Amino acid sequence: MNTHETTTPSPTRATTPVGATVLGYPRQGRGRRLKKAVESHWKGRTGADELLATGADLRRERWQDMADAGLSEVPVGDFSYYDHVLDTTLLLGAAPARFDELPTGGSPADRLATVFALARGTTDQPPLEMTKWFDTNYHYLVPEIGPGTTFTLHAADLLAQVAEARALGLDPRPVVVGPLTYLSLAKADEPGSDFDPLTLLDALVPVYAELLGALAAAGATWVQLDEPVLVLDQPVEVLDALTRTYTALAAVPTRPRLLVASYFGPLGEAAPVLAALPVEGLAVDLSTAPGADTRGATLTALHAAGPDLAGKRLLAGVVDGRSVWRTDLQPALDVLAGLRPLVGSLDVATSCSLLHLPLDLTTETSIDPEVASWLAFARQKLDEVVVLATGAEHGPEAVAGPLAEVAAARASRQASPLVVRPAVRDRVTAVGGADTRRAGTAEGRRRRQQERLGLPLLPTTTIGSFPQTDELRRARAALRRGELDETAYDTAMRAEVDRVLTLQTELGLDVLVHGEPERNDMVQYFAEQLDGFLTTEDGWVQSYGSRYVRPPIVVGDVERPAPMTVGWSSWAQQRSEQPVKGMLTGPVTMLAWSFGRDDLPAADTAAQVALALREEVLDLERAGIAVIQVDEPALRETLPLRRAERPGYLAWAVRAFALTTAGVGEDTQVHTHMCYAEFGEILDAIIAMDADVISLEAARSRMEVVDDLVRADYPHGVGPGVWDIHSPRVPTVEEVVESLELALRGGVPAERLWVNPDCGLKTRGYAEVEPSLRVLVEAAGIVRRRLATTVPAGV
Ligand SMILES: CN1c2c(nc(N)[nH]c2=O)NC[C@@H]1CNc1ccc(C(=O)N[C@@H](CCC(=O)N[C@@H](CCC(=O)N[C@@H](CCC(=O)O)C(=O)O)C(=O)O)C(=O)O)cc1
Ligand SMILES: N[C@@H](CCS)C(=O)O
Ligand SMILES: [Zn+2]
Repeated sequence: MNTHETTTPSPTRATTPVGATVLGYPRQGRGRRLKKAVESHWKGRTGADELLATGADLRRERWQDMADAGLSEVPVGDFSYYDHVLDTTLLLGAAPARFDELPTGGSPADRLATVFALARGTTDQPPLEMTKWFDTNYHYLVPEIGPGTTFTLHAADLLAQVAEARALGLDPRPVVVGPLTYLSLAKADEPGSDFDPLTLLDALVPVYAELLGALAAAGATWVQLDEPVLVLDQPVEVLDALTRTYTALAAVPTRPRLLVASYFGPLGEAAPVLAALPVEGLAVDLSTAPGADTRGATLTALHAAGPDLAGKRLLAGVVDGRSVWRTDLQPALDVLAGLRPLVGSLDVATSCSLLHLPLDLTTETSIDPEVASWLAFARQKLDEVVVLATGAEHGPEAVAGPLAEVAAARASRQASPLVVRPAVRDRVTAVGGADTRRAGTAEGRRRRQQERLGLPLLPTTTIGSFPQTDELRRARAALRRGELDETAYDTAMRAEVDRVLTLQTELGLDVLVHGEPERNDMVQYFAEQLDGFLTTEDGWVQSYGSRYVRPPIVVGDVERPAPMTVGWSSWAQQRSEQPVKGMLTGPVTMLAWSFGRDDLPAADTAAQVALALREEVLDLERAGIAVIQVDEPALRETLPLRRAERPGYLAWAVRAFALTTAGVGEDTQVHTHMCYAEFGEILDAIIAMDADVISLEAARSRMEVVDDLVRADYPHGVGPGVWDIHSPRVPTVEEVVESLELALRGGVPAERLWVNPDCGLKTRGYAEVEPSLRVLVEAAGIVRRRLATTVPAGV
């Protein structure tokens, strides 16, 4: 029983109002309308005004969803054409000086062009760096801040959206990234500088103060300042800075009421500081996780805050904004009943923005109705917060219907044969230490593999995918609609593999890939073939900019009914004299980019997926594939936000990778790939994964990762990305040569340096891919020739 249920009710209990709200909502609209409008604009097919009109329409539609569900106060400003952190950079007039010539004033169309220039780069300027948003699969554009950065308010677009919502009769609650979070997520504008953007906090606060005045004048009664950095481990100086900042903002004479929103985890040491801020409202994450008491710690802190909370508005995030599972209503009602006496007003809320969920379950036509009854997407979560608010305000009798429905759904799930597969559980239990230990030493394996593969110094390769052309996607869509049969589809994909192999041979690449044309997505493709995963037709979630994914849902225990990639890989290998890499998505990434179970710890699902993939790896090896890449881009991304939880996570994540790959012989070369920077903290884990070669993102962060690897004595091959594939820009030969020489000078031995892009090429077009790969091959040749004159032969 939850101890907080026993709290003595205060005299205000019966009258404390209970509302319902969400911290944010998906942007894309039904049928991913935003993506299509943005990409059409980029292709020059539609003008800015048309895109702006679509944006306005989409904002109306999302507010309408909220109004239909019974919400009257709506978030405003969480909509974005590309990324809300980028929008905040422009709101604060903090675009890097290298973009100074771009307009921040002018017309909305001018400002839209500025947004896209910063996001995608221009012919002379690279774009802002992109990185993951906390531990989600959403990516934001990193603010670049330096000692010379000045802040000025540019709130026209936000104010216009406030007016839009008011014109619809809604109560707008502007949502803005808070000053502490904004600067904490920024990086120094000079590479290598140790400037800490947070030192500019006091210079930034007056701009937020001005913004508050402008929002009040525009009729906003509340403003939500998002401070998710509060759920990270924070030193006392940062918590002091929080108090200083919000004390200053609270002193603004005419302003909306301030709601400080924390999310993505329990508050820990920030809880009493947040509760004591002189603001009118707080939002806290009260979601739960299997095998961890994430809710309890925050509840205890809220109860301990006592008088600090009295009179405040509390948004209690009992509806998990990142989980697709239907909320268990009764425990949530119990929590709400315990909180109600503590506060001035209570809102049932989502734990975070619903940006990370698919929009609407009702558009799914092929999910079994029984399974659908277990699930809730963003639109359904709106109903959940409203039901819970009714139950919290009027008692469980008032929501007897939904309570009974949820209880029935939970019972059906517990009894379903889809959920627990005893044979899978037995296989996981039988795993022993030897199953996760690779034979041989790093150096011994390198020699055996080199004898088998005969590669030149600085071998060139790519990360796996080649452009997913409209033609390929159209063919897959036609297959889905039944307009193309399996044989014709297969023939089209094989022709594409042939084209990609021929191109790579012509370009002179050393280790080839088949190009992944048959894959809709690197996670979904495998999820569609594994038992235990459920995939959606329309469950799109924004990953970055105009790119979306459909995260699969882990419904039950996972197993592999049949080989998944062996046919494609062995066919491609037969078509080439050169090694063609087998290409799999690793267990941690499969899990990180899916919606996990709420009834089994992630470590257990990871072990199940690893066993399924191990069978695939061994089948590939038996089919003669000499190089097998197991991508783990999400391994860094899912690192727990709190330091104390990291060792436990890294232990099961590394074990899952090792379980997947360690069964192969010494002369089979295992590659892994991670396309994010900031590896410092997980270097030991990367070493422990014991892959023979790792390719990493490095281009936008100017090869910083190389220093980390060298310092850690990384014993394996390394391919630091020398071409930033997130931008359409073609690198120059000089740049790539310089990057490679930087890696060599940094201490990567020449015989262990690989030449590759940052990530797969699926999002790029051939217009950029061909010249860029040509540049890579040419640059590798130049550096090889230079090495030949300085390195003794036979190394
Ligand atoms: C490496 N990354 C990935 C992440 N997460 C993943 N799950 N997968 C990843 O690859 N996280 C971190 C990064 C993020 N990067 C990307 C990069 C690219 C995309 C992307 O291109 N997404 C595509 C959708 C891909 C897909 O599922 N394609 C399907 C469906 C195609 C489609 O749109 N069909 C249309 C109809 C088309 C027609 O009729 O002609 C439709 O269904 O409406 C396929 O190829 O079959 C995107 O479009 O955004 C994402 C993350
Ligand atoms: N093999 C995948 C990895 C992306 S992270 C690709 O090339 O797209
Ligand atoms: Zn990648």
